[in-house]
Amino acid sequence: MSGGSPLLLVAACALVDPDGRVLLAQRPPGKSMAGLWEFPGGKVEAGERPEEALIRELAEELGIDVNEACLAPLTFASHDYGNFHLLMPLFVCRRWRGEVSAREGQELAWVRPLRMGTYPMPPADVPLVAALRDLL
Ligand SMILES: Nc1nc2c([nH]c(=O)n2[C@H]2C[C@H](O)[C@@H](COP(=O)(O)OP(=O)(O)OP(=O)(O)O)O2)c(=O)[nH]1
Repeated sequence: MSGGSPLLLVAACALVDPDGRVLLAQRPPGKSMAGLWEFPGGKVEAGERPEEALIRELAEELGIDVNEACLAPLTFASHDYGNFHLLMPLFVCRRWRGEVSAREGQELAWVRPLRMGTYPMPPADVPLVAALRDLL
């Protein structure tokens, strides 16, 4: 058994609009992997379930209200970043209340999965795009 790096649990969401486009958010300057395009979401805090963390993050980052029943598990990322190992369930959501807005000043883009290749993403996310292409 290797010592390994600590496991980091992050919950992320592919918000899908009626045209089959998916919301990507650009990581802001100053954060790790700044400039890369990611799925909205964030770290699961102690005592939280992934779904709860995601609902909280979607409200904080995008100002939308998501019902847990509208979060469907799609796939997950398991990626070693060296200093931590990311385990990231990816949910799909097609229904929410409110208008998506960049509450934290981040750039947002609605992108068809076939065009995601033109949006540089964190290495953990690259394999997830295939699942979205199959779905949408
Ligand atoms: N939300 C989200 N995070 C992702 C994705 N892909 C990916 O590698 N990550 C990583 C980036 C961060 O290390 C971590 C999410 O942390 P976070 O978004 O809650 O917190 P943060 O930006 O302040 O993270 P950090 O600067 O401290 O690394 O997961 C993704 O598609 N969405």
